[in-house]
Amino acid sequence: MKLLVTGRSGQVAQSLAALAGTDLEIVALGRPELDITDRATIEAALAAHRPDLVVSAGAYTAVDRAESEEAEAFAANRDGAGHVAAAAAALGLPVLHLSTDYVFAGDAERPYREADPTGPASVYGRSKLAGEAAVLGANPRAAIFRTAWVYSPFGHNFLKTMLRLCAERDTLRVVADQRGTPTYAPDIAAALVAAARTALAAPDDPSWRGLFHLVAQGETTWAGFAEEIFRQSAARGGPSAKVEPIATADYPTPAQRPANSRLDSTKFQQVFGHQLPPWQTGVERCLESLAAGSA
Ligand SMILES: NC(=O)C1=CN([C@@H]2O[C@H](COP(=O)(O)OP(=O)(O)OC[C@H]3O[C@@H](n4cnc5c(N)ncnc54)[C@H](O)[C@@H]3O)[C@@H](O)[C@H]2O)C=CC1
Repeated sequence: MKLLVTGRSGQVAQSLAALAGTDLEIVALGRPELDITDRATIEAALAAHRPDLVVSAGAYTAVDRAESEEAEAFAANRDGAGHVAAAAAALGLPVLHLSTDYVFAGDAERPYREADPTGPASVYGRSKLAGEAAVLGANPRAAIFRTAWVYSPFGHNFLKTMLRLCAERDTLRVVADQRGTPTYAPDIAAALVAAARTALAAPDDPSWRGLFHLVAQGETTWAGFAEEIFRQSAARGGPSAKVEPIATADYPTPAQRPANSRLDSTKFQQVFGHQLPPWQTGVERCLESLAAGSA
């Protein structure tokens, strides 16, 4: 199976690349060779590499900066996502596209299900929601995976930020009134490979298409996530800090975040027969990977 992945240096793309093996070829491409805002570069890449399926993981992910760069966010997250899906469709290829919990308002009392009403409160969330529609409209063989709170040994993310800051301060103030599930990018990558195998085994079966939620098991807050990082880091003899829980209101950011970012992944498990591990397992594996210097 050969997968072409957009957004080469991203967390999910690098995690997919790390899974490459004898029966799994991964071609991860990024700018300038493949720019999702430039359809011709996508068509050229597909013609050159002839994949079986496209994973659309490239995106504008600077959530706060998007508030002042709306055009750029929509160019990548709506139009770029649509270009990737359409270019794949022109060759009859399925596309697996990544989306986000930020498509929801975050005021529900339970984890969100796929059919729940959306209501993004940020430019990033609106651009990603528009991207979902663009993908589904452009390619009849499309599945969209909404995930959340992604971290990995690669790139910038909350876990790496916590480890960096704890070297500078004894106590870190962390938001404790947003709930969600930290999701380890290599676990997303493994789930995407399982989904790709299902899609390619029965490309015309409608059950694998459409919207899916895909997060690790369990839930916590950002403060709870930080505490777990430091607990596990200290247990390994690594750096740690004390966490002071604060309210979102005490940490103003340009973009509004959902208070409830919890996603219900039951449908993914039912359709693809694959479940992500508990979120704490990902923390363990990420710390291990960082200690091994594999990032
Ligand atoms: N990081 C997170 O916490 C979450 C991410 N997601 C979604 O998951 C997907 C993957 O996320 P990550 O791997 O964490 O993102 P990332 O920010 O690590 O990677 C995105 C990649 O896309 C690339 N990119 C941006 N514009 C591009 C363009 N015009 N052409 C080609 N590549 C371009 C960037 O250079 C970057 O390498 C994205 O769709 C994101 O919206 C969803 C929920 C949470």
